[in-house]
Amino acid sequence: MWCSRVVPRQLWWIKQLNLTGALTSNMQREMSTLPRVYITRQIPPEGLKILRESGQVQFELWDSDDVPVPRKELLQKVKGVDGLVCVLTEKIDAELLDAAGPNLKVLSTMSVGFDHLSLEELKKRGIRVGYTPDVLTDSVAELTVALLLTTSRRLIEATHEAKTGGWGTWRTLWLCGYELANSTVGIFGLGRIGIAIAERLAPFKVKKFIYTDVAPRPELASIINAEYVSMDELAKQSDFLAMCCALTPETKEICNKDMFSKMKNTSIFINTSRGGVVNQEDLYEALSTGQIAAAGLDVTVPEPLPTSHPLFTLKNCVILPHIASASYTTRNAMSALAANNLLLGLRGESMIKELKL
Ligand SMILES: O=C(O)C(=O)CO
Repeated sequence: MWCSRVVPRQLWWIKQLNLTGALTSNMQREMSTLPRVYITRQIPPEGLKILRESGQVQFELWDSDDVPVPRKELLQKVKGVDGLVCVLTEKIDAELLDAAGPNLKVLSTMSVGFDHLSLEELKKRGIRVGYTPDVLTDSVAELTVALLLTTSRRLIEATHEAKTGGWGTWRTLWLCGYELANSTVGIFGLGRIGIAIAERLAPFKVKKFIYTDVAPRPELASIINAEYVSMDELAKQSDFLAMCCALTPETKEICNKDMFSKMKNTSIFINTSRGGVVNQEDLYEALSTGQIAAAGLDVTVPEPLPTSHPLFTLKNCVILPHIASASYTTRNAMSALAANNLLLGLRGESMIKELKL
């Protein structure tokens, strides 16, 4: 299994047919010197094609996209590898890096988020880390806008009513929601994705964009004419509040009772970043007591969120199964970028997108 995926196609067939034993053993010798890579998921075809055609690595992968590789298997498979490609479901921590051992030089995650990686442990071991920002910005921004409109205009409730007989006569206030025109949109964490969301929302006649971050980001903010405010002001002023920050110790559960209590009863909360930035008990309370109007979540803790979770009982909470970057184009681009980062890293060259550790 370690070799077949790196053999050029015509040779691969010869190997399969076993036409010449000499060739097979030569090839095997050649391949045994190639860096070994483990891939924790059946990643989209673009990335696999790049790796296969590079002739630069021999790789093995967990050949499923439906279930993550079991931890025990992963700890076995990473033993002695030179490179590792992972997705966001794998915890890359001291235990895993110890299991991999000193050969591991490059980790390439097919994600923009890196909260599943223990950066300190990676740094300590001198392991370089590639990730996949930028290529998913459009897809995530599109989905965020879709989720925002779905939540604010109550589309899930509306289709349910239409399908199940709740649609009586046209009623004056039935299924009313909140519109973007003349609204204030708040962005928590102004980066590429926050800007892309604002650019898409601006044509809906948003009155004002505000943002908060660890510090003002005037260059970025000028693109969307956004005003820097404190977190308190963001909570108080936003009609729509979009979470666009990374999950870090500083942002963990930053959306909590205190924040929700400052928001307007008519506000909509949208999270397409990481579930961990929200205290879900506090969110449940804010939604069920009418402290805020509604929430749209693409991310939760845990994932998947158990179907018995109280948030699923609320009509004013729309929950998606972490699909913000799920377009064919984007997922293939992420896969290709992860593959290229890995190959560059293994060659000792600059990666296209490398995390500064
Ligand atoms: O890339 C990531 O971090 C994701 O969450 C995928 O949407």
